[in-house]
Amino acid sequence: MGENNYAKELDVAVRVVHMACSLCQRVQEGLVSSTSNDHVKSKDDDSLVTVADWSVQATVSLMLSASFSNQKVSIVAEEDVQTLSNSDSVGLLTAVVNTVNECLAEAPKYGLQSPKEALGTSQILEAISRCNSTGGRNGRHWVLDPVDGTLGFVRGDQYAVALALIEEGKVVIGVLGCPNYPRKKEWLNHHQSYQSMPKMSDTSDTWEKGCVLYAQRGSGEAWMQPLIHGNKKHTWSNSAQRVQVSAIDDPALATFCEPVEKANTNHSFTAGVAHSMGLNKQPLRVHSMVKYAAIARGDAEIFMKFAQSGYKEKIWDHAAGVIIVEEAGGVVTDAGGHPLDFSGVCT
Ligand SMILES: Nc1ncnc2c1ncn2[C@@H]1O[C@H](COP(=O)(O)OS(=O)(=O)O)[C@@H](OP(=O)(O)O)[C@H]1O
Ligand SMILES: [Mg+2]
Ligand SMILES: [Mg+2]
Ligand SMILES: [Mg+2]
Repeated sequence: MGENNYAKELDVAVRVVHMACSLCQRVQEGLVSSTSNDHVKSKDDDSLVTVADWSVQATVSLMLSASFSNQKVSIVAEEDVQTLSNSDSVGLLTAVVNTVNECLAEAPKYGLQSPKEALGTSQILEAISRCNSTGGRNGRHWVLDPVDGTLGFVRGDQYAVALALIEEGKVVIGVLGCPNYPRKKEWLNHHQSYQSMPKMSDTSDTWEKGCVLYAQRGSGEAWMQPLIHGNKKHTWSNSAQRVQVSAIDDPALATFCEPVEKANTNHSFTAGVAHSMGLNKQPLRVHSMVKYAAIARGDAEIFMKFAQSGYKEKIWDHAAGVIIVEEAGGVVTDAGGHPLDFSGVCT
């Protein structure tokens, strides 16, 4: 990853996101094949949260604290422990504790250290709750969306793990894990379970799905690695390839991405914008920040999201994707054409 100011941060973040992707894959396989939905809960805003969201948040929090123990690690992340601490959530909490310990035990496979012994419930709850930083324009803050596109995740569809680092209000590194990103971009539009897709064989060096993208501010480069699939024989190796945005500049040949759910954007408005720009391909509707990955890889040309008025976008839903797209050669703005602002205080 070369000599730079954030070399260690980027290296650790990429490894941790690989671990998180493996965790998510295991939980998603369990969810999709299970008939009960004990491991999925609704939050106050009716959005979903699962064992994977809390487990990834705990794992990332623990691994960042262990890797940067000489610094005070500030993390802004989506989940809190409220639901998990309810008396009727004992089964859920046990599942989180087991999932986190199982994932931490795999750290050496990714070149990181496991804790000496399995962690207890209170340590894991503490790791989740200390990700309650409010960010802001001063200092260094990690920004985490443990599972972005939780709806896609529970549907067996696309989701992402998104980790970024903000320094003095600017995103300086971004890492995006996309465990179900298919080898063929056409499969992004395939609405069946990605669990039923062909898997990479142990000996093959071609891969069918799953990647981690990453970039560092100012490098002018964005990179993609295949996921390290769950086999003991595989060890960490840097097999990154560079990604760049599409070279297509003819609107008639361009594809735009947007959220799947009507509640998260305005599909008729984007259809109008697309028409007025001369776009005539069907939109690519995909859950999560995988849309940013699709743009960075050049699999689609445009991403539009217009949330309902009153909805406040969260920095963790964009930080990692924005820097990866920008370093891959793309441009990201708000509806007014201004760069997104990551320096606000999260309330
Ligand atoms: N009302 C509303 N409007 C806009 N955005 C919202 C809204 N509600 C939620 N969210 C956030 O959207 C994140 C998912 O965005 P997606 O683009 O993946 O949406 S979709 O699933 O494809 O419809 C989703 O991220 P996760 O919670 O991490 O899944 C939310 O943070
Ligand atoms: Mg999100
Ligand atoms: Mg999320
Ligand atoms: Mg959520």
